Amino acid sequence: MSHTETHAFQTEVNQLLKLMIHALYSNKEIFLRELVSNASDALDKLRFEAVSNDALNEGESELAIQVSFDKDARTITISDNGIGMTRDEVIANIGTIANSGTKKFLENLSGDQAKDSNLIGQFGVGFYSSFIVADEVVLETRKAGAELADGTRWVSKGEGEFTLETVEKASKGTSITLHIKEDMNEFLDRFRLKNIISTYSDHINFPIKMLKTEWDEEAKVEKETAEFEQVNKATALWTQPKSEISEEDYSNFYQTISHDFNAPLTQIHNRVEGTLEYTSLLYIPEKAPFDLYDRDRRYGLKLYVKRVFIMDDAEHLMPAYLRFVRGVIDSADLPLNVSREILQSNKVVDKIRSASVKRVLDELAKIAKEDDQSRYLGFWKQFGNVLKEGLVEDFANKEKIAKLLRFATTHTGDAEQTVSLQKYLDRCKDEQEAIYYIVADSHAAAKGSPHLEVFRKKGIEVLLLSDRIDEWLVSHLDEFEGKKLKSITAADLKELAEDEAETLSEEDKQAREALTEKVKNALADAVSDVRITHRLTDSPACVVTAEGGISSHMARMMEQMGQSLPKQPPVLELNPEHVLVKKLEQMEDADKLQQWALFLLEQAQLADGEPLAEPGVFIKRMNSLLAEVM
Ligand SMILES: Nc1ncnc2c1ncn2[C@@H]1O[C@H](COP(=O)(O)OP(=O)(O)OP(=O)(O)O)[C@@H](O)[C@H]1O
Repeated sequence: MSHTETHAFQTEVNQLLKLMIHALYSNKEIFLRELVSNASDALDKLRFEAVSNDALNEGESELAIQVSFDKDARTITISDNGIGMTRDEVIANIGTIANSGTKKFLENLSGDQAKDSNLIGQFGVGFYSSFIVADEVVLETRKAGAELADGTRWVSKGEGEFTLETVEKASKGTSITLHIKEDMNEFLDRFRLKNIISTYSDHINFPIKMLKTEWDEEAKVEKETAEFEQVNKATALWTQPKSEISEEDYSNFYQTISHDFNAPLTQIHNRVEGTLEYTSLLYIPEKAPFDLYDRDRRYGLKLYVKRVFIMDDAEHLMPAYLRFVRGVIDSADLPLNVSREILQSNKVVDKIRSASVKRVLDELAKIAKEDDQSRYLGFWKQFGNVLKEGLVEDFANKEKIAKLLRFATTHTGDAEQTVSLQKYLDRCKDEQEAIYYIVADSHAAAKGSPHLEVFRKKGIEVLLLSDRIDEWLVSHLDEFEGKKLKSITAADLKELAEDEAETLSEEDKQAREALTEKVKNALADAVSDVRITHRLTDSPACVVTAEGGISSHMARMMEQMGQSLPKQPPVLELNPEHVLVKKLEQMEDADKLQQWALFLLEQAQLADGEPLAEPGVFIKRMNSLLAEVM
């Protein structure tokens, strides 16, 4: 007996639908690409599972997609004889947003349609695109191998709820009927539908069929017959010779497999013959998906063996730091029953993977060399932080990745990351000892750091690092082209001081020693040392990391991640040319000296981005010192 159950959409789904309909209005025809792509996936899955269980074919030998329409009933139907879904799968896949990343994405929506429409570009389109053209969608499905009576009908107007009913369905697979909106008449047209199919889905791996038409002499019109004909080429795109594939074909195929509605930045298509035989078609997207940093996000390539689909998201084919790469690997050397476990320790896969990584990195290097930097910088903006992970993760390709890095520096002055390490070396003096950098919590903090003063004065460029991953990045990048990377907040920067030390009189040297000794005594445990600085020109003092110690920025990051480290007092460096420090030199009163020394330490810590342990005490101290001099 069949009964109808009504379910409410999750609120997020409603939100998503509204947004999608608005954002994709000018691109409405992609609904067909998305539904055909889902149908093709379902056929792929069936073909794969039927390899070990022929009964799933239910006696049908051809796997195909049918697209038909009924002008009078105002419907378009897309059906496949693929894997189908059980009732539970329908509930889980359609009308629910299970993925936590998606939920987070939706929580971030502002409610401002124009603004949110841009965001939707980061979001996979998929089944919901049906509601751009339809005011009601009926999905009927039956899992391959299940009883005929175990079909499921899902119906929704895309407004808050859907109904579910158990129905009998003779053929396995899924059929989706769209009740077309009044203003979408253009799609109730054979020519239009056929056109969309050949534009977007020509190279789907399966035949797409439509009813044949015949000229009716009497009525003087083309009339549909009862016979189906194939309307796409159905040749897997990657198997075609490059010379026969247009940019548009590549782009449409990318959009089909990625559900991205932006075109890709580029593609890399190779056929490899010899000891190993495989084809790879890799895409670098132009825009990052919303869940690029989501740990649960699936990544990897689609794996085929001799054109039979094996699995999606074969993560072993791409390292995590290239998780944005999409595409297909079709191997002739793997068995059809290859599993994820086997992939993890398979020599063929390892070779394909390392060759694919190399191809992606080489392609990026090629784009990075273009005269017009906009393509590469666009890529860097979207994926740079992910690529940086590679420096930590992929030792073998460290040098290649280092060349692809881009940084903000004191040379350009803005926050845009545009400077390569090579460029830095090209314009630095040969005798410069190191590639200098500073890591801070934000670009503004890095740029405003007093540590930069001497570098500015000497005209030495400094990399300004402020992305979360940067501290790790520099801890894994000791040198580039033979030059060491060095933090400007590290304890020893003696190379910058030499010239000055030589010109100092004996008397001055002694006075400075006395000063540091005095301040060190006053500050006691609050510092691990007090020194005369080489780095400041305008500020009175700064804090630096004690030799061999963890930088204060790193310590703060570890703390945020719940790992607190034993507190290491900083080294305080004093600028002897600064008026406040000069006054300190002459100060006799021990108590007053201590107050001023603490005050200098606290402001140096603030400038370093270190939150003060007791801001109230700092303010009180400052006010009482101000009151004295006013
Ligand atoms: N024709 C179909 N046959 C079988 N299952 C289907 C079919 N269409 C959709 N599905 C199931 O519903 C799920 C959700 O489909 P939907 O198009 O919303 O997202 P998707 O295909 O996973 O892609 P993306 O999230 O990248 O847009 C699919 O993953 C699949 O499991």
